[in-house]
Amino acid sequence: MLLKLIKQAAFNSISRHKTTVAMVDAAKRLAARAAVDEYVKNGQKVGIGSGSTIKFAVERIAERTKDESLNVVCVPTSFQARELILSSGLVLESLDTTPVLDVAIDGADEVDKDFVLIKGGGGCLTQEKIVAAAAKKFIVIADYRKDSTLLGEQYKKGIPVEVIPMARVPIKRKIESNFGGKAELRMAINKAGPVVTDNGNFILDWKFDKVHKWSEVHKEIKLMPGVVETGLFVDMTNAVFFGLEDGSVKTKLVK
Ligand SMILES: O=C[C@H](O)[C@H](O)[C@H](O)COP(=O)(O)O
Repeated sequence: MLLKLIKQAAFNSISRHKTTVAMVDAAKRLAARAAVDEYVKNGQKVGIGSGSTIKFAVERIAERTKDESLNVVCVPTSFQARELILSSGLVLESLDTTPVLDVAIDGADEVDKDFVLIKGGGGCLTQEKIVAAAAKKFIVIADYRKDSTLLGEQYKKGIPVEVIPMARVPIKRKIESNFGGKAELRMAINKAGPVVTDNGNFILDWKFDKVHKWSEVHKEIKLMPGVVETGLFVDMTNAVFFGLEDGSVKTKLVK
């Protein structure tokens, strides 16, 4: 009897998890499709972000390429994005050939009420920021779990900071002594040692313990020798599309 109850509880918990994953994926897909339909136009140069949500945007661009003969070129923000562009049959370019983009679309780990983003949960923050800065419009796509009033409300993994490997200890100490919290070296899964970014660097995940003035914190951290980039995206976003649990999309436009 006890064994039966335990098995039932385990089964219920697995099905709940599967339902949540399906709902979150549905929300990501909705947001991605709405953003592509509104912002990607024929003949454009498009920056392609990284992560799990962007897959749905690329899927929609590929669909429109077939259905409407949409003709766009894509610039990736990571190895993952590059592979995604190629495997979807889209045209791959780089910032060398295409330094000015019409639009860049990307996911986010969290978005606050002032459109400050945390990015880099997948370690791609530096190339993502370079591509976003090269775009005339930067559009964010996310599911309902990313919509926060303040950073840290829902995303608990901290702010990623990409650092040159030999500088990681001094930078960690400076971040912790200047701003509090803990800056932890991101460790790899299925590989011994730290995560190594597409640029050959390490990531410190700074778990902050209070809300800061993010533009100031970003500037100060960025000035520390050995810091390549922070995952704080301040004053970069033009619009955010959130896919909601009820199947609708909430769009927030920056005025
Ligand atoms: O480094 C990763 C990127 O910043 C992603 O855009 C971010 O982590 C959001 O990823 P996802 O779409 O998987 O939630």
